[in-house]
Amino acid sequence: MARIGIIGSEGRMGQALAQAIAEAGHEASGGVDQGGNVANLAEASDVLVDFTAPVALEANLHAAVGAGIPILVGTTGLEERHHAAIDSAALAVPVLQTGNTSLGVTLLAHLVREAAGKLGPEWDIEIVEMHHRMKVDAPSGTALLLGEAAAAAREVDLAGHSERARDGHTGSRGSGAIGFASLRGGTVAGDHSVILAGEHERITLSHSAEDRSIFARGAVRGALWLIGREPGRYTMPQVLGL
Ligand SMILES: NC(=O)C1=CN([C@@H]2O[C@H](COP(=O)(O)OP(=O)(O)OC[C@H]3O[C@@H](n4cnc5c(N)ncnc54)[C@H](OP(=O)(O)O)[C@@H]3O)[C@@H](O)[C@H]2O)C=CC1
Ligand SMILES: O=C(O)C1=N[C@H](C(=O)O)C[C@H](O)C1
Repeated sequence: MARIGIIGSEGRMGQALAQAIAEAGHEASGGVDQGGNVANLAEASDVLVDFTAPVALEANLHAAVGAGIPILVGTTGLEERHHAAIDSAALAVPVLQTGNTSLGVTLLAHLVREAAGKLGPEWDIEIVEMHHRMKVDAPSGTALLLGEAAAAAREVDLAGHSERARDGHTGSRGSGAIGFASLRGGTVAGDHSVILAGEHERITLSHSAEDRSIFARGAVRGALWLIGREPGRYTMPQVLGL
């Protein structure tokens, strides 16, 4: 039985995770929220799972490295400096960072990569996401993950090929751009569509999360997979063998 420490335990994902840990027959070694002692939690855990906010990342990575245990980072809204901190922590402990822990989205990213690679840059790519009214970051981590999959297939840098906001007289679409649109409302757990628009035809690849338990189950699977691994940065496709 593994001891899984929950960072962000009172949040929507923290609560879903506690339930998934119990359902999988493992133990939640405890939980912290803002102001809690994550170093103590790490000492009592075999692995940490972080569903909080970017501002918490540094302390969470530090706690994992201090205790010599793996950490799964599910928090989204990360910037370059956060990824640099993850790379640095991954020299010391196993780290899995992903914008989406679900099986379905991990497979969707694989399909997007295939489609974007086969169709070529004359097909325009637009990524549309919808989430509940409480979500604070946009585009979603999943939308960015899907954008990265498309950019990788095209062998381009996503940051240099993104169109993330359109308003007013925008001019025509940039050639080879990957566009993002974010909708917010209600209690939507997470909907993502990747539209590949060509001349007189269109392909749409979609995933709908009906409940956040899918993220929680994926996070438990990822966290268990990390225990006993060598230090390094790991991905959900590796966990799921895709
Ligand atoms: N990768 C994935 O598959 C998924 C990722 N997410 C991401 O997970 C994150 C959390 O989502 P969600 O649970 O809906 O958000 P909530 O706002 O419901 O929960 C966030 C939790 O984090 C805690 N928290 C905030 N700051 C800190 C801190 N500095 N140290 C410790 N705890 C802190 C909050 O505690 P307090 O109330 O005390 O501030 C709260 O309990 C988001 O970034 C979201 O996008 C969500 C679903 C799936
Ligand atoms: O905040 C959420 O709720 C979610 N966040 C993740 C994201 O930003 O993609 C994953 C999921 O879509 C739910």
